[in-house]
Amino acid sequence: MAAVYLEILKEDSRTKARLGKLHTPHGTIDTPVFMPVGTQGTVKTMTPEEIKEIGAGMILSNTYHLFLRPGHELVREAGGLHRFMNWDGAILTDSGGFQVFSLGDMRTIREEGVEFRSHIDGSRQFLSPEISMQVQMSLGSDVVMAFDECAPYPCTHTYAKDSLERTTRWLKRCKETLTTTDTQSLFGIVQGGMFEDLRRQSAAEITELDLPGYAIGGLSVGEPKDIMYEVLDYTVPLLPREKPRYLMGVGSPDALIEGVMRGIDMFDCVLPTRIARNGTALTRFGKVIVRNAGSARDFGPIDPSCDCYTCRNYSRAYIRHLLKAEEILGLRLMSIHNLRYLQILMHEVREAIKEDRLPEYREKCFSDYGYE
Ligand SMILES: CNc1nc2c(CCc3ccc(C(F)(F)F)cc3)c3[nH]c(N)nc(=O)c3cc2[nH]1
Ligand SMILES: [Zn+2]
Repeated sequence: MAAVYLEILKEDSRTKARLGKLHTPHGTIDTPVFMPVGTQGTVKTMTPEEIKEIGAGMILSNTYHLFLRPGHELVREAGGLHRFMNWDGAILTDSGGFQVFSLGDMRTIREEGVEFRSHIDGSRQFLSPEISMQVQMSLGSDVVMAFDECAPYPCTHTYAKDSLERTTRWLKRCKETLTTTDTQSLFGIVQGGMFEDLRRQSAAEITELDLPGYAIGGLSVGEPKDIMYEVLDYTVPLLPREKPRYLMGVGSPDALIEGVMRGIDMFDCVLPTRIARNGTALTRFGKVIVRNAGSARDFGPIDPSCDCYTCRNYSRAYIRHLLKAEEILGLRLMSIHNLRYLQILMHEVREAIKEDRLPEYREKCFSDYGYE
């Protein structure tokens, strides 16, 4: 059995949702799962104990950032990323391709790999499938993402086709670089832009390598949500039923539910922690901009139905005061709440699948939250 594998407990009768368990060398995680993002080896402002307390069993980190700083050799000397950051749960690392495009400057893609300037010190850097695999093995992550190119949105059919074909060639190089054991943690990434024929081509080429899991990349890159859902409608069924499916970079509460209904098992998004730090809280009745004047004399919790440390002990008024005063505790309390909120949401989604009432749960969520 692969190092990482999905155990499907139930398939929903009316949607493509699955209830499952993702088995990894660092624990078993209930799916569908939302994974907090820990870009530089930390989920910003949170200790590992707090990440565990909000219910997360798997976090994300990044080849691009750790390669540039502190360097993957240093992390390897420290005993790997789990030891370095004192996290004994599961870690999925992205391959660096996406970050080069969204963060790096002056980048040049070649068949060999990608040249770019570090966003930290402007130095010339180079990432390739081989280097990305070396870095991820040094980090010791439980799920290794293939080195891919996330095609920009919008882009031409020709660009998307050339790009996905290179991504397939890069995936083969990733697989060849990894030892047989480490290949059991390698997830391929399906590309193809917003073009059905190209998504079909990419899915066929990527799944041919018979990997332990597959991600759908190239989405949540600025396209309208209904286009993303349409791409999922025809791409997810092309992936093997028994393997975990990871939708990269998604997402907001509504997109999580829509993704689950289309058969996605794993999600990540920087949004909840990022908006937390700028004073916006997620609640079941919609977003609350805690830093706004409206919360100045609101002595109740962010969300009365939330069981997190923040909602049990602090008022919106106090948190607003901290944010206005630029007190670090404000950032921490907001992050704890937003991450706990998404863990509660995913728990409720899993319960709804278990009890065959996911479509009804979606309706209630959408009306409470005020989605269109
Ligand atoms: C926000 N939208 C989006 N994010 C996307 C991501 C990044 C996901 C990620 C992983 C790790 C971290 C870390 F900070 F925790 F490390 C942060 C973000 C993609 N990543 C790859 N490889 N291919 C894609 O095609 C792709 C498409 C993506 N759309
Ligand atoms: Zn809360």
